[in-house]
Amino acid sequence: MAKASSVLQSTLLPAYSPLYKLRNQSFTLSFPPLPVSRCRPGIHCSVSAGETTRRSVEEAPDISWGCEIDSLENATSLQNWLSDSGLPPQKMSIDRVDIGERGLVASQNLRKGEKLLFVPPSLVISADSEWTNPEAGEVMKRYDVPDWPLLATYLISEASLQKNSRWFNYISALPRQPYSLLYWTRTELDMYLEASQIRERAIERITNVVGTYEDLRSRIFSKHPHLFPKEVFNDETFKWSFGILFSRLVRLPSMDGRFALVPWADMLNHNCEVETFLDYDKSSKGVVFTTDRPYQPGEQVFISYGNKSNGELLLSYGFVPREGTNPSDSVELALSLRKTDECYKEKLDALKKHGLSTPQCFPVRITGWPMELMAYAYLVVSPPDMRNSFEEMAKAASNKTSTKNDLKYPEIEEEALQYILDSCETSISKYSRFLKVNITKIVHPSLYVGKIVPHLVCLLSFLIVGKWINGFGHYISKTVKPKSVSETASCRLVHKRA
Ligand SMILES: C[S@@+](CC[C@H](N)C(=O)[O-])C[C@H]1O[C@@H](n2cnc3c(N)ncnc32)[C@H](O)[C@@H]1O
Repeated sequence: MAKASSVLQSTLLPAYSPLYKLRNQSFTLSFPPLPVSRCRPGIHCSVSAGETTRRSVEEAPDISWGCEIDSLENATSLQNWLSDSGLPPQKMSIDRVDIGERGLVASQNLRKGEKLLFVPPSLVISADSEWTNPEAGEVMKRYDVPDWPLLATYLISEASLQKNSRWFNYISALPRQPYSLLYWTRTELDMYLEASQIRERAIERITNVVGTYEDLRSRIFSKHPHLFPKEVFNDETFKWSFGILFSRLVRLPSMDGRFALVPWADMLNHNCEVETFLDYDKSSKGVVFTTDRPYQPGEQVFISYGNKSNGELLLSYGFVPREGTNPSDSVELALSLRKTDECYKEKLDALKKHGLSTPQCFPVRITGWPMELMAYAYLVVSPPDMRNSFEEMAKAASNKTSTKNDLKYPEIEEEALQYILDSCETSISKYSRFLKVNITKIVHPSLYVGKIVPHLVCLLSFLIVGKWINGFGHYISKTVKPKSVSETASCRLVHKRA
């Protein structure tokens, strides 16, 4: 297995870009987000508000495969089928767990550095897997459909064939509704992700999934309706299959970077402190991971889905780690030149020269911020008599200088820190609804008015941003996810009863 640092790519979040060109077709799947009012009738636009959501619930057939994730339904059959199909005896079993609802738990003592799993390639689903309906597979290959949409279609095709598919036991144990932002309505996204950059990315992702389905439908499915009937291949089933891919697909560096669904391995949940990743092990000819700590019988075993921020985890996996447990948590903080600055033009020119602009986003982690951000802040607050340093500051802000760690302007340091603090507050103030109470507690003026000691400002900024990310994440995972899912479920129930 490759070293952890070199297999970050194998984590459970492959970059899905729907802007693909089918080699023989030369078309792109770039769909700008549709505002609610422009959603065309007849096309289910998942990002639209209440009415559309209701329509989709009424029109879309329920997914008739998979299981409820909070039960162990179908897990035993999955385990039995996997052992009958060549999975060697395991030192873990599927169980109910505190983190992730269902997961793999050690059934005996596990040492640090032990290789586990050994899922053979015959039990791995990839773009090369055989289709139970070979005719459908041939059509998809003829159109040269890229891996992600191909796998999404494959999954639906196999799922719809129920017991006739060799993957029946695997698919039966998949969640009927994966936790995913794909299932959030536009209203929920607007309300709960009001000021988060994740909102835009979620809308873009939902739009791309809808667009990908629409494209496959118009170019392939509509021409072969006997192979891809609308009752089976529709926006609802694609939402499901993309939800499964986003939350379970892995990239295996030692298998030429192949994307794969790895039954059994995909029952492992994520822990931000764990540093071990899935990969193909050439010597044992199976997908493995190496424990980075010992486990006792009954303990849940984790892998890492990558060093991702809470927002990224929410976007792909529909969960947010417990408050304060993710050292990789970060947000993008936007900094801007002041329009009233008499040196605005000079500063902008200096920024442009180094490929930067205004506003410019920088990542802020709960553990600190990059020197580039500080350099940008220096530039913003520097007075006209420091114009000789503009160039140096802009260069340092662009990460193009080797001396940026020594960049220090003591005479404007306090002002720069205050500016960063103000920018944090501006960002936070966009969360008008949920965090007011917390924010007021943290940035209460009496804490810093009068004496602005730089390190206090610094600390406050970290606190604010940390609280912002974590407080929000906690809110989302505790409130939104269950609510969102149960609301959809109850909508369906009401519909069924009606
Ligand atoms: C690869 S699957 C892991 C197995 C999954 N728990 C199951 O029962 O099918 C990824 C999904 O597990 C859940 N999950 C994984 N790690 C988690 C964590 N640290 N906290 C909460 N949920 C987690 C999320 O629902 C995520 O979409």
